[in-house]
Amino acid sequence: MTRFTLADLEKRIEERARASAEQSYTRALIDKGAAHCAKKMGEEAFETAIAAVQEDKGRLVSEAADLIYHLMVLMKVRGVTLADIEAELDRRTAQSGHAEKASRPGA
Ligand SMILES: N=c1c2ncn([C@@H]3O[C@H](COP(=O)(O)OP(=O)(O)OP(=O)(O)O)[C@@H](O)[C@H]3O)c2ncn1[C@@H]1O[C@H](COP(=O)(O)O)[C@@H](O)[C@H]1O
Repeated sequence: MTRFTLADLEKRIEERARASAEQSYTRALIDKGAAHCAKKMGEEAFETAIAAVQEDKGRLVSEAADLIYHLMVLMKVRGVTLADIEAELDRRTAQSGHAEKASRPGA
């Protein structure tokens, strides 16, 4: 069985963005604009946080999947790709999170 990856999800969002809003939830979300997509993403982030503190692993997996999907739709609306995020994460591997925070202006 081949593994479904975030790159596959990005492609799927790209394809479904070309469908009609009646056929595709992705397209319907995109049509509502960045502010609506950001609100949905924020709601899913909150639901993910609740699932995490409830210590319900199955629920956390489900909510995290909703969150990642909605984040990736928001990224598409704003023209940000998975490659952009990967490049930023790659850049950060040069130092630890503590060192990065200490290097911020005013830290
Ligand atoms: N991963 C997802 C995914 N995760 C969550 N959702 C949808 O996100 C919605 C969020 O549900 P909520 O209860 O929070 O929101 P709601 O009240 O139903 O929606 P609103 O009216 O508030 O917008 C549900 O309709 C879920 O089905 C997703 N919809 C699509 N995908 C992926 O996108 C692909 C294309 O989907 P379509 O664009 O619908 O063809 C799918 O095959 C999946 O791979």
